[in-house]
Amino acid sequence: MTLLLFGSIAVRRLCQRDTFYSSLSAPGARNFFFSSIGFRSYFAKQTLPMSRVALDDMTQTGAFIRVPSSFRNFISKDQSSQFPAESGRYHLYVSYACPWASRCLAFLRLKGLDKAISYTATKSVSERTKETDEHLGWVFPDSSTEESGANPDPLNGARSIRELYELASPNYSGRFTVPVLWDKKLKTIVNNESSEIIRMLNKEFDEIAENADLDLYPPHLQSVIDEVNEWVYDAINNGVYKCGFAKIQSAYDEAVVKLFDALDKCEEILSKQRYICGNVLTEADIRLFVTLIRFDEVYTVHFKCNKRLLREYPNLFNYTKDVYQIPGISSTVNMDHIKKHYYGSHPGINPSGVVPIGSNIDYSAPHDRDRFHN
Ligand SMILES: N[C@@H](CCC(=O)N[C@@H](CS)C(=O)NCC(=O)O)C(=O)O
Repeated sequence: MTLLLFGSIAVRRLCQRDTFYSSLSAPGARNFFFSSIGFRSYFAKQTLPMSRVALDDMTQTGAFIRVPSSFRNFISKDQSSQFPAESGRYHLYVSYACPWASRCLAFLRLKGLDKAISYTATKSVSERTKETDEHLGWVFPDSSTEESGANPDPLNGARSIRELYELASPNYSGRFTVPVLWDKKLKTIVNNESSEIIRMLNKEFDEIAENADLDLYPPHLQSVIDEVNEWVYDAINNGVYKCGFAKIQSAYDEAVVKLFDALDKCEEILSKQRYICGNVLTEADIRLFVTLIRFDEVYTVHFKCNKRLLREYPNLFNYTKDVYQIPGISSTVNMDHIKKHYYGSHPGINPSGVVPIGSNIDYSAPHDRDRFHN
């Protein structure tokens, strides 16, 4: 009896750990765990060196810390450089669910680089990337009909984003994140950091970009953009993750207060001007937009960012519609992938994987931002 009691407490403790839960992706796997064989295999999993999902990147204090990206090469307009800007040479691997990848897609569209740089989107929900370990990550479908918007890897026939990292660097031990900017010629990853990829797309391809004149990081606004990016990244883009992935109350409390203070600050700024750095669209707007568009549908519910809904902020809400309606942007927002991914790929937060019904906001509805003159 005592043994049984001890056993059940131990099992419950283990179940509270996200690293454990995230390894049990298929519903059947969770039941399997409760068999004795499953119990033994749980201990075997603990020797796996890599953490499995971003949710595992925790400090001792239960606060979420994002791990830096590792491929940091630059494509340059200088044709004698290692990675010169060329039409048809580079490929972008993305997930529509991912805000960081979506900002790269937005730049691709805004700059008119669709013909010069091809792209592929993965399936929305994380899956096992290998038979031999428990890693869960981005995978490609077997055919284009498996999930609308997702396509098989046309270049390397890879099954997962992980396979691309391993092709580029066989001893790679970091995270297998999207976006990935791939060089078809050298068969390697150029860069996997979205804040740098968007800078390359903004200027380095101007010889071939259809909208070469559009500069989303113009010299006269660079210091303002950098300053806005810094607090928007910390409190909003990454802030929602800090709320959602917090494992202790104080880490959540700190992140959620910072998040809503920053949203209040945006609301105030946007009551006086059309965009976040003035009356012209800049990189800072795209970076802010990718989080706002996911806010009411996902972050409010899934990441516990529910102090206020985005649609309760008149300026922020109309601003989100305004950016969404810029030609090209709506095609980078796939709400089906977004919802399926978040609610279905974080079993530590949403073990059932059930996707909530709302809020189905129509971002193509009229907005009031024309009241500001460009
Ligand atoms: N700093 C990176 C972050 C990219 C990132 O965290 N992507 C997430 C998806 S939203 C990812 O691929 N996560 C998979 C993992 O961590 O295993 C960037 O901005 O490009």
